[in-house]
Amino acid sequence: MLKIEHLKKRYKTGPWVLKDISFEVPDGEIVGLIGPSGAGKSSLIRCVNRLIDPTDGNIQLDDVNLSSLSAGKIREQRRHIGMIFQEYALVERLSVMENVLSGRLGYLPFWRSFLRRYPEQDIDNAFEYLERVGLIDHANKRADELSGGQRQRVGIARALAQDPRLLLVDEPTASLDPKTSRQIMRLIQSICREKSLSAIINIHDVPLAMQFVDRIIGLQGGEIVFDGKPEALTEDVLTRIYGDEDWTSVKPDEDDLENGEAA
Ligand SMILES: Nc1ncnc2c1ncn2[C@@H]1O[C@H](COP(=O)(O)OP(=O)(O)OP(=O)(O)O)[C@@H](O)[C@H]1O
Repeated sequence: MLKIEHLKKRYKTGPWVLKDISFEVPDGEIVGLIGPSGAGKSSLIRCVNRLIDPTDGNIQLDDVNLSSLSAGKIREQRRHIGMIFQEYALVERLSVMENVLSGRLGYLPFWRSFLRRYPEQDIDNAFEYLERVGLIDHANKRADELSGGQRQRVGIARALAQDPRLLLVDEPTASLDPKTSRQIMRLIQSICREKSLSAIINIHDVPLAMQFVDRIIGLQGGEIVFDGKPEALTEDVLTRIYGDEDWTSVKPDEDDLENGEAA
């Protein structure tokens, strides 16, 4: 369970970008974080994985208070948080397998991580994750030989290799076409279901979010202005969240609709 209480963030210069944010994410729940540009979505995610320091408030993941960790403890705790990125963040010249195994680096003693010598169990598990994301036949390919959708699958397998308690997902589909985007969201959703894993997904594409998440949190100006089921996201609510910004820019591609693809 992730519990965020009275989280506030202000960068060195400038106004409050997160103003008293509180919410809980039970195990297994997938939360879509939406809101206009500058609403504070990335700042919120970066506070949770402690890439930035919260100015005030508490962030509790199971029995660990993430907000008060010393620098030395941050690395140890961050390994429990799987990150999936918009641009995949793979090491392009390494193989698919090595990229997946890099999810284990936070668990290895220094000499093993330096030499990239992974225990056998880690390698067995990595094969299993590659199988799960449908890339077992690509294990030995270089990451830069893969398509965008395949790279994101490697990113998902790498996050799984961390054996995470929480997934933080930053714009996972922003670089992908609509059909591949749905496949990736469906994969993230089914993995979260299988593992009772909770996820917070920062996502611009509102229709896609509504299809695949359990709950939507709408941020605007650093505050939560909506927290509820996707089906409660009416036009009025979306206008409250987005103001003048367009939330309808992404529509299903016509080819898929013609082919009757079930999204
Ligand atoms: N390193 C920083 N230093 C100062 N201000 C920052 C920094 N990073 C973000 N901000 C400011 O914090 C506010 C929230 O930014 P944030 O990136 O969290 O929003 P966002 O909702 O993720 O936006 P987007 O959807 O465009 O990525 C913005 O006003 C932004 O300019």
